[in-house]
Amino acid sequence: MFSRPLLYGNFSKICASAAARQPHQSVTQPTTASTAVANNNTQIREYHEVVGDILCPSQVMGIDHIRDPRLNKGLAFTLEERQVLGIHGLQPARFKTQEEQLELCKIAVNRYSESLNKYLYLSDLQDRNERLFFRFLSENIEEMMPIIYTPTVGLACQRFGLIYRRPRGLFVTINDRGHVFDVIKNWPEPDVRAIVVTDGERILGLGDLGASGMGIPVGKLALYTALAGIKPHQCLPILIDVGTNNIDLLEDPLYVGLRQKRVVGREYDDFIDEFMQAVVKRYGQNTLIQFEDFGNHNAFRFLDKYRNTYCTFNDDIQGTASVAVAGLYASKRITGRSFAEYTFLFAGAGEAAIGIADLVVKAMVAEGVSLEEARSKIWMVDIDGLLTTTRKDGNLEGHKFNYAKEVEPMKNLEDIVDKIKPNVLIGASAAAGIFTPKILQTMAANNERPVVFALSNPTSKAECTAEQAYQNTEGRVIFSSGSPFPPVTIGDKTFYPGQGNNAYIFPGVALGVIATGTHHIPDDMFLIASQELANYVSDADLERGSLYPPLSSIREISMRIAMGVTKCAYDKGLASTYPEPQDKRKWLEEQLYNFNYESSLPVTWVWPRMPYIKTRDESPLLAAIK
Ligand SMILES: O=C([O-])CC(=O)C(=O)O
Ligand SMILES: [Mg+2]
Repeated sequence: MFSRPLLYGNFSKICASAAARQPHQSVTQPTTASTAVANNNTQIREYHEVVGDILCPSQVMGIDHIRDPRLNKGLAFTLEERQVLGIHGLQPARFKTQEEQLELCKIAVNRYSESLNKYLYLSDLQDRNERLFFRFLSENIEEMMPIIYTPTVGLACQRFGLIYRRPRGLFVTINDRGHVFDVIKNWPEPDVRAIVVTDGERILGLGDLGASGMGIPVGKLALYTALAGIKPHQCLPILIDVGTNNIDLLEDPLYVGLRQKRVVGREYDDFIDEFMQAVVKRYGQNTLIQFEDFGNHNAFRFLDKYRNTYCTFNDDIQGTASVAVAGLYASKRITGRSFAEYTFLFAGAGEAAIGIADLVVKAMVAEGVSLEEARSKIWMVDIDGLLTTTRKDGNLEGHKFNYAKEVEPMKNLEDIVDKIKPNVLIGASAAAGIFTPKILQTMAANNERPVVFALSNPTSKAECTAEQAYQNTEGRVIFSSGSPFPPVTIGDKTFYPGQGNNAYIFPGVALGVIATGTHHIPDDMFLIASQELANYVSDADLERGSLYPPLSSIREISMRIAMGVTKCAYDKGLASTYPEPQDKRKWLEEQLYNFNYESSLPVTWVWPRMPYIKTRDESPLLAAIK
């Protein structure tokens, strides 16, 4: 596939203007650099930018170069670059290194006390200097992830109409039906390999936020780059706007989405079908489509419907499952039990709960337990109480039915915990505070080391806080949560609870999938991701009270997950990039985004000897100029 096309028609014109441009000697700062440009004037020269891995003659000169966030380097442009690009004088005289700019970012973001203001500062940074934004993010994950991602991104979605400034991502509305391909064609990047899409119906645990949900695909894809080094121009956030059933939003004068109730049923399904086909038509069959924060019912249906015909996964089902199972693997090192020796109770029977349960079952089966026995270990509670085969309100959907038990119906969670005596209690209910002190105390009474995960997001929806969990279990709990919590001190011991968030998983899985051109994503890849993550948990992490490694190691974890996924893709014959690389780490590393500035200076133009065909892996042209 051709990436950004070379503008052959304009080539001679650009050459002529390049030759005509005589970089002038700076009056303020004599440099050898500008002399070098003058000395090279005899060569046929061309001005290029390397945009992602794409080489193209630059037509972006002057102020437009500074205004393009992908090209802009702010005060880090050298004198030579300023002269050659025609931006000399458009900025103050000072030259800065990227490191100095990073220092400024830190000072600037810390001036704000409200997290939403920090979010806005970072969005502005992304809009004006993309490389600096991603380097800042990737080097300050622990502090910045809670801002551009959970929990602050939830607030940003709730205030979307208020804070909306510049477009980011693509909005496809139900009014575009029949023309979705044309809308996708408007996206300016020709080389998209990953899409995160939501219809905004279940944003985190905040419910239906309609078009305001765009913050989620934007935040998830920022992590694709910051945590896994996937190039930003290959990432496309999409919001599918079919209306909202959120009355407050429909009445909110600041709401920016379609002001109508959600389109459902056949019309909705056909629209999603059209969307999937349009993506493949524009970007190819291997384009990764990550479903995010769809309503429960649709999430499962679409996963079942598309998983074998598109390159797709559902992060809330499979990504969350993978991170939770990694935490469970790590917990076994403390409790000394196997999965089959655990009794699990899930509060919530939605995407996350079912996803985790299914993956735990897969893990148990891999350990030699029968499917029936594995499922018998897992109990689940939804809004109507324990999932039982005898429940009067009947009709349990297929996914829930697997975990229904032949017992009398029960409703109250405290009674259920009393009766079932779980070793592992997992909250994925979006019901804040339902793990009451009494429930936590019961868990502690029945278990030497109770395992409690409060996974609902954002923080305001967590089933209990870290502090409540430790305090009501005499500090014996093995705890993790979906959103970050500060450390907790009980007596003379301080606990640093880990964040069981799918951000540990999806960037690495996406990198492996994109690099290998995988057609479909089997559950095995998520189990591999769980194991890679769990293997990275050190004894010191467990000792600190964390089932997960520090967020600062997430880039290394993403690489390991990507290597595992890559191996799986070749082993299962799912990859489409051949030949299979022998040194998978090196091969993956060669494809990563460069967080450091690259030269904006012209490179000697070498007319390609081979046909100008760029493979997905490497541009021969780029290799030639590197
Ligand atoms: O976004 C997050 O923090 C995790 C997630 O997918 C969700 O809660 O829906
Ligand atoms: Mg989600």
